[in-house]
Amino acid sequence: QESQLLPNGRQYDYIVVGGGTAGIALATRLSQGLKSASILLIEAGPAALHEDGINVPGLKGSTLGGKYDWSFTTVPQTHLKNRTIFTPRGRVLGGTSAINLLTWDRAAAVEYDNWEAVGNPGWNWETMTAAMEKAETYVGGPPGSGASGPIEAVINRVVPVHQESFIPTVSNNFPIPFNPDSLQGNPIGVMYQPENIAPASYNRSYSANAYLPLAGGNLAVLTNTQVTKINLYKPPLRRLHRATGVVLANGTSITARREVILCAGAIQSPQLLELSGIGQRGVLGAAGIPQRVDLPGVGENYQDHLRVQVSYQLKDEFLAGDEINTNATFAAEEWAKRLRGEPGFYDDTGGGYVFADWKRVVPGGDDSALVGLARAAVGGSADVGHRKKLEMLDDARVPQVEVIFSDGYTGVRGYPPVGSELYGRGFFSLIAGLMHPLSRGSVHIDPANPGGKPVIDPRFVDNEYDMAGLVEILKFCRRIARAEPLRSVWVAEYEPGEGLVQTDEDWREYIRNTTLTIFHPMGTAAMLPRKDCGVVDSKLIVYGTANLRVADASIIPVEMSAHPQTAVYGIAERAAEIIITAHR
Ligand SMILES: Cc1cc2nc3c(=O)[nH]c(=O)nc-3n(C[C@H](O)[C@H](O)[C@H](O)COP(=O)(O)OP(=O)(O)OC[C@H]3O[C@@H](n4cnc5c(N)ncnc54)[C@H](O)[C@@H]3O)c2cc1C
Repeated sequence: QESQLLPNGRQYDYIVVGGGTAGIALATRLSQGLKSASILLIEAGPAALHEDGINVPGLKGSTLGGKYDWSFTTVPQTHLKNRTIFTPRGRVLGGTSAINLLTWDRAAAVEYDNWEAVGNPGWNWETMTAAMEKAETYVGGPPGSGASGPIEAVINRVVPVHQESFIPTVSNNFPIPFNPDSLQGNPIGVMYQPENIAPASYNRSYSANAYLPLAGGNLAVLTNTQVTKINLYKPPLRRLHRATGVVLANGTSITARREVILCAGAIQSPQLLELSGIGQRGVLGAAGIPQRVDLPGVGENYQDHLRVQVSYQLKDEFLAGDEINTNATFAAEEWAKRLRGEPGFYDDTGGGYVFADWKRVVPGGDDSALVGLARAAVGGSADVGHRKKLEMLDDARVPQVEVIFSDGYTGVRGYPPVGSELYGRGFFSLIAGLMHPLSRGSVHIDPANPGGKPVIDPRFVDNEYDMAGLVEILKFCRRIARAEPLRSVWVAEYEPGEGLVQTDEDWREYIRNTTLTIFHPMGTAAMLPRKDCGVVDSKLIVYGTANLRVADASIIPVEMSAHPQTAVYGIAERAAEIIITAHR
């Protein structure tokens, strides 16, 4: 595989921009399926296949904000006290699959069927589950799991003792069943989820180390190389633009004989479209970019899962993952275990999950107030995404809430500082997400610096449904923590602190001060009809072009109640099938 610069005008049949989650999977499948075609994959970041921070499951999160991260932030969020919210994205071969937190799950079947219902023939649970399973080998998974895909997934072999109380606490005290088979279209329940870890090495299994080795010699890979623009050409008397290639940051043009496929992710695929003159007139005009295709949906429809959390100080007899960061002797012993191939805290990734609809979360099961707030917020909207979200509120199969049992401290207040009384103590956190928030925002090029960091404005919590939903979620988390047997593992609520937050208004203030994202932006080059602000059609072709496609998290039309990577791999697998079929 190459990583040196190419001469100007070098030609390939297909150019895939972005060697991340989808880009590597797609380029690998194209190289396998189109043996006579030449394919170039271009990634802005370096290869880092031997990086412990990427490979070692227990070090997940350690690469955030570092050299493998684009480290974007949002603009100040009006409804969150003008806080800017950290928005990491992988800048490395493997993209965000190299830095994510390893959850391997799926949403409810109906959520994929919705993609077809909003105008995309052939995109539904049946086709997406087949594509997602093509990506996966779920070692020890229930019957029907993917058995021969490149990405290996497994339920984590390390479960800290205090975490064993999580599943019985939820299933015994709430109307939420234990569901060990949550990847088959019915995720409601409490369970361990698999994680994308290769059981033999106990390393992260991700696009760069699982797909790429399967590629043929017809795939060339350029790393440390940023694409700044797609070259477009409109033949005289033709309606559609043709993508003829890409321009690199050093000015080199590379030619694509057949297609250019954008896999630069939900933040940067729309950026590249805008840099190439595809998007809203106002956005392009402000940046001085001539418009080639008028496509108002580019960069709009930004959707993300809202995240809140509570943390508890463990009784001294329980050992938490925090110990690795505070006790060098313990860390060295655990590292030695890893080197010997033995299970230990460097494998620990948490892994307890609840997925539930509102009726299972709200005391007494009456969700009418929340549903009423949602209707009041967007009930009159003709927008297809909002309509689907309202429909899903009435569907008991669709999760509206996720709670993750996270071993160790993962809050906003910060781990107790060195020298303080609580330094060295262990914690657990309940991280919770609102699965279908109604807030939606945008990502656009910065008119002052179009090729630099984009302007991300998710408009988090801009409506009363999202706010009231987060209050319910936080109260639910506290009720879980106070129920047995979980109540018996902790001594005090560390964050927010029982004395500090008691009323709904206290919770609202806490939400304004601490809400984050679960890092799942999607929808910014949505696969929707053009009249509904779509950017790509159901063959993933950008409207107004003949041969420019987008295949990554940007195309997901309606936010789903799952961590997105399985869907993103599924999108790449389906994109490969579509392109290979079109080629023949
Ligand atoms: C911290 C974090 C934790 C997460 N945890 C989970 C989880 O546990 N489970 C889960 O399912 N999902 C998780 N996600 C989300 C999931 O990982 C992403 O949705 C998914 O990986 C996105 O894939 P993608 O192909 O759309 O984009 P990416 O994987 O981000 O790929 C885009 C690639 O394009 C490259 N690129 C961008 N612009 C250019 C350019 N101009 N030229 C060349 N290259 C370019 C980037 O460097 C990157 O490699 C998490 C995300 C984050 C940030």
